[in-house]
Amino acid sequence: MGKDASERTAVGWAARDAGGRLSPYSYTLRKTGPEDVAIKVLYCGVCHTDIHQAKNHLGMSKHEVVGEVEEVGAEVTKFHAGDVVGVVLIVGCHPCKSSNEQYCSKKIWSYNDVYPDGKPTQGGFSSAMVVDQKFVVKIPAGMAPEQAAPLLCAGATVYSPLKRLSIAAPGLRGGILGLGGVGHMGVKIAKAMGHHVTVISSSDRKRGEAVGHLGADAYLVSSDAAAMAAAAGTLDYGLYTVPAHHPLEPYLALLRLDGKLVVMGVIGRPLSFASPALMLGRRSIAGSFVGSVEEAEETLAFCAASGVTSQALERLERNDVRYRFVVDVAGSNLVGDAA
Ligand SMILES: NC(=O)C1=CN([C@@H]2O[C@H](COP(=O)(O)OP(=O)(O)OC[C@H]3O[C@@H](n4cnc5c(N)ncnc54)[C@H](OP(=O)(O)O)[C@@H]3O)[C@@H](O)[C@H]2O)C=CC1
Ligand SMILES: O=C/C=C/c1ccc(O)c(O)c1
Repeated sequence: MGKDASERTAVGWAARDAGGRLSPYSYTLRKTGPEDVAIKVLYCGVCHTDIHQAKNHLGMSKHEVVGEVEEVGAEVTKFHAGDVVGVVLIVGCHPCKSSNEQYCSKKIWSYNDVYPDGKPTQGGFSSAMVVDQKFVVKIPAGMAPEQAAPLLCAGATVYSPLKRLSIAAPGLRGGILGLGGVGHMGVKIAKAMGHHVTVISSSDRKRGEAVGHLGADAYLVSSDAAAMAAAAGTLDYGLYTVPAHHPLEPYLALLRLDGKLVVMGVIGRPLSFASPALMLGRRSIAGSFVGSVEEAEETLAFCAASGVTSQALERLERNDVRYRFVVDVAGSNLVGDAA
């Protein structure tokens, strides 16, 4: 039987075993339904979560996708062929009407999940995607698409808790624990909100970059007990972006009365702290998970208005990536028949 006119083939990169090695993989996309947007993927950011996924750390690959609209369904009004758009992590939620779709029990992940029609979701390391219009965001005019990809995940991941947990007001003092892809966006966005920002890193290697380049106000090495003690009780919040287990007491001790530690790293074993570290400062530990579509749009608008960019592009050009790899999908040889 011949292929339906609206049925497209995509080529993606897939990890087929827990070794995490990626190899090309061809598959058929679902047909572009009335509410769908068919996207030719241009760029896809690489997050530490992709390592967790590819190596099966969590037993369960990728989002942070920017592409060009190739076709829209009959009921799509917000997007047109040629628009540059982004896709965040969640690509469906039935019949949820909330704007917190990332927390909905019926959410559909952009990878390793299944649409209601039984088709699998295959992520964004791919030549093309078909996504419901509700889960597609417009990239602001003038923003380079390769810059936008990390803002959709790493950017929204820090923007969302700062706003939702009431730690966005100018003048606050914040700590960024772990200076990787998410952490570097934390420094830039918190600085753009007018915060005093301290980077707490596992080594001294990134000091020059953090303070000189990203604009952090202070830099602590977490193993330097004297410097950590001198900074005790100074922070309104800390964003824990470390993908590994560290005891939390040294970080909790940095917080002021009512300070908040927001856990964002994906760590597959229990985190630990002794309760006085929390109680004695009326501190709290919260979790936060990516950003909703609405928050991703807000993050893009905030970054465009305040001149915040991600750090991938300029480093990619120097062949020396820190802090976000962005795969030039359209420029690679991943070619499906979506064009
Ligand atoms: N909650 C959410 O919604 C999201 C969660 N994540 C998760 O956040 C975590 C960070 O992601 P991302 O920023 O992409 O990761 P990166 O690998 O880019 O950065 C992590 C940073 O953590 C620090 N670190 C400290 N100890 C370790 C260790 N043992 N191994 C590795 N890094 C260490 C390092 O910074 P330094 O050198 O400064 O110590 C490192 O650069 C991951 O677990 C990811 O899955 C990602 C996106 C969204
Ligand atoms: O169990 C958890 C998975 C978390 C997760 C966090 C961030 C992200 O980008 C993911 O794709 C998964």
